[in-house]
Amino acid sequence: MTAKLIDGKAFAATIRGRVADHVARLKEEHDLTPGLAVVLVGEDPASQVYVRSKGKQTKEAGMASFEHKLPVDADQETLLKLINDLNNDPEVHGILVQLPLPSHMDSSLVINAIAPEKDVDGFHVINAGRLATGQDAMVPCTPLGCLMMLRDHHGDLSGMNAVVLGRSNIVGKPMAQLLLGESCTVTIAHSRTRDLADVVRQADVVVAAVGRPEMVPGDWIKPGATVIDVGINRIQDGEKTRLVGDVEFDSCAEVAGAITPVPGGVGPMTIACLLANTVTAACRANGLAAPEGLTK
Ligand SMILES: NC(=O)C1=CN([C@@H]2O[C@H](COP(=O)(O)OP(=O)(O)OC[C@H]3O[C@@H](n4cnc5c(N)ncnc54)[C@H](OP(=O)(O)O)[C@@H]3O)[C@@H](O)[C@H]2O)C=CC1
Ligand SMILES: Nc1nc(=O)c2c([nH]1)NC[C@@H]1CN(c3ccc(C(=O)N[C@@H](CCC(=O)O)C(=O)O)cc3)C=[N+]21
Repeated sequence: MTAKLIDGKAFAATIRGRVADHVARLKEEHDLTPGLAVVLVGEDPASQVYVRSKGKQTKEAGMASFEHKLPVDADQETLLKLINDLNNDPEVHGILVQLPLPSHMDSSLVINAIAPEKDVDGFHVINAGRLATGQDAMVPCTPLGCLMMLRDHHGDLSGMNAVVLGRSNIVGKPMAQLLLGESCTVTIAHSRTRDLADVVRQADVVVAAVGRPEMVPGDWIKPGATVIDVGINRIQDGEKTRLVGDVEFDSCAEVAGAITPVPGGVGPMTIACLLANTVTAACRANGLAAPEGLTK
């Protein structure tokens, strides 16, 4: 392997440390404990793992964690009522509704019921619009984590060619907005993109968020490019299963200048950014300055 490994797990630990320091200061100086409410509908095993991990890391950072579980057949009104209660609860500064929701629910209606200032996922249409127009927004955690790693590795990103693979509202689109905000020349590729390999070969920075195991081979990567792998795909490996990203790690690491692993890359950064966004929301709710270095 020739590429530098970007260690998201270690970076995330330093961010959580900064979050914990800031939380301690908020308690001491303002008697304020940031609180995060996570809502899980149904019993999807992967979602349960993430929700547990979010709750644990929230508490480890000294914040209050509130978990709400609804049965898979809960009606949407019940969920909307819960969100309304959380919107009005002064101890709750951040609200996350775990996605995907069961198919009988309308995700965008549910997400847009969250008070925008408590929308620590940054999925509310107000936050998406604020990000797109360059105003202070809650920035989606996964793209924010990717940006932090890119900035840490490169410093200034301006003028670089960035290719984002995937155009979802939760990863691809906000990632492209952030890179545009850094003055990259941004291309968003998706399932209808023609000559995808040639598009990716132009990129100094590739962010892969397609949800297809090991889709990007090394010969699509420009030598020296930085590869950020957002994909989390569980595949069968003999008797066991294992996690792989959207890029073929070994072949890409032979060509890239730097690459994130899966696991241990974007995933841990996502949760660290969720904690950071919760602190930011708590500060803003109390008229305090948001912590330096933890927001965009
Ligand atoms: N690490 C983390 O914290 C997180 C990881 N993830 C992971 O990131 C991945 C993407 O997630 P998400 O954005 O929610 O996924 P979506 O399924 O919502 O979007 C996938 C995107 O990839 C595009 N796509 C699919 N197939 C191809 C293809 N063959 N060629 C080019 N583009 C393609 C789709 O194009 P089209 O729009 O044309 O259909 C779509 O825009 C998943 O593996 C997910 O598990 C997601 C969130 C957080
Ligand atoms: N409202 C909402 N917000 C989200 O941010 C959200 C969501 N819904 N639904 C699901 C996706 C996925 N996601 C991940 C977070 C952390 C890891 C993570 O920490 N992964 C570890 C491995 C974990 C494991 O071993 O399974 C790693 O990559 O090292 C992965 C995926 C957040 N998501």
